[in-house]
Amino acid sequence: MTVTEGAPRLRHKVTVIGSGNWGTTVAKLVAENTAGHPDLFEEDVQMWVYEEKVTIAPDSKHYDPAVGDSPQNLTAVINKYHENVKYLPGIALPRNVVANPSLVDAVKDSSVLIFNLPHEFIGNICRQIKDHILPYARGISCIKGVTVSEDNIELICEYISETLGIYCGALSGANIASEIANEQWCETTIAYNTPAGDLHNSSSSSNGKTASNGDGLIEFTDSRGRVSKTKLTPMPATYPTLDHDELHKLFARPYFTVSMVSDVVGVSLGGALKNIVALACGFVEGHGWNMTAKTAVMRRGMLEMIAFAREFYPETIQEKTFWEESAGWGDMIVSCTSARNWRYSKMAVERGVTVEEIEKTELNGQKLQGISTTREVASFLKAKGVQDKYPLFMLVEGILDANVDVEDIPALIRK
Ligand SMILES: NC(=O)c1ccc[n+]([C@@H]2O[C@H](COP(=O)([O-])OP(=O)(O)OC[C@H]3O[C@@H](n4cnc5c(N)ncnc54)[C@H](O)[C@@H]3O)[C@@H](O)[C@H]2O)c1
Ligand SMILES: O=P(O)(O)OC[C@H](O)CO
Repeated sequence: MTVTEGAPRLRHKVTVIGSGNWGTTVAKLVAENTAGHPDLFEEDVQMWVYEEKVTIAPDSKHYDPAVGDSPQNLTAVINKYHENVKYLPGIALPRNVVANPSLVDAVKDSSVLIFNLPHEFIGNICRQIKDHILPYARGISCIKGVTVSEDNIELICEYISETLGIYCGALSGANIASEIANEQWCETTIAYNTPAGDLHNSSSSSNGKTASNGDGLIEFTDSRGRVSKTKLTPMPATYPTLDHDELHKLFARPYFTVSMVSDVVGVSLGGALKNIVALACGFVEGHGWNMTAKTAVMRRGMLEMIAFAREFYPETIQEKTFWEESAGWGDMIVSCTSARNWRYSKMAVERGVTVEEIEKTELNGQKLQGISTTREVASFLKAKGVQDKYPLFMLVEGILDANVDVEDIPALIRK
């Protein structure tokens, strides 16, 4: 076979960083697709696992009398039985999902990095991989959260981009991991603005907002509409172009409908802020109020999300994302009626304990992103002196800190 000069000779290697409930589900669906697109992707998908010990119960089909109840490494168990027995039990994983306890080894030579772990851990992860990734790797963040330092707020994909010097898009939607793992149909949204230097067969990017600055690196417009301080190494032409079509092939499944957009802010903020609203819905339902109260909370929550996006990302927010995409209203509805933040904040009020206590005792290692997101957003709003404009977000912080009673929500919101 003659290889045409400049034609792709390599395929994208994909790593999923994280292996919780959603991390493992995304590794499963992506691995199904890498196997189906050998022209674009290497078949094996690395899944980095935060190593921990697990014990297999005697009534499990994976119980091995020779091992008994001795604790085993989760990674070894996943690779032996092709199942994440702790975070996604009962779901068969494709054999091309390779669990790897070494973060540095898992990201080595990967051109596509899928970040999928609770947002609290992203700083530590980025520090560890910074000097070990390909300079032209590209990221997709499936993480729902934000990072706040004093009066500065960053979307997780912004943080990843700045810390690692790579471009990073975002995936978010009305997505309950266990349902998708069972291949029940749902939708999601991916926001990605392909850097111009990555488009080998085209002279402009999908958003026309990147340019070479003469030193081989490319500038790009960040989520706030500014020329980013981060300069990107372009993806070499030896790889297949990584644009909307290829990302769609990597993530879409017959049971997972993917909409590709360019609004990174709308997709990221929708996924992060709705978790605050989901806690509020759990609180009012735990208190004994029903769908009408929850609807009031959701409506006000959506208005505060839009106000937040307008106030802090005025240049780039495309509000239609909140109304038209799964990452907006869709995610709000599912999060306030059947997801973990809603379910366990309701349980906390019913039992008269804190949500943190419920997270420790009931979630078997899974995390409620709403707790830290509420605290981070509230501290950011106070630092900016605009907390009065966001009464619902602030009330949720008050309830988490036991300074506010759920009973008082209507009066405090009116005030
Ligand atoms: N589960 C869902 O249905 C769902 C759906 C959509 C989006 N999300 C989002 O996906 C992201 C990941 O959530 P998840 O559901 O996969 O996680 P999870 O809550 O199920 O699991 C927690 C994970 O954190 C890991 N962990 C614990 N300590 C750690 C440490 N010190 N450093 C690194 N990792 C550590 C655990 O090993 C585990 O993999 C979150 O932002 C969440 O909001 C979740
Ligand atoms: O289970 P939660 O509350 O973390 O929410 C899961 C997803 O974000 C719902 O779309």
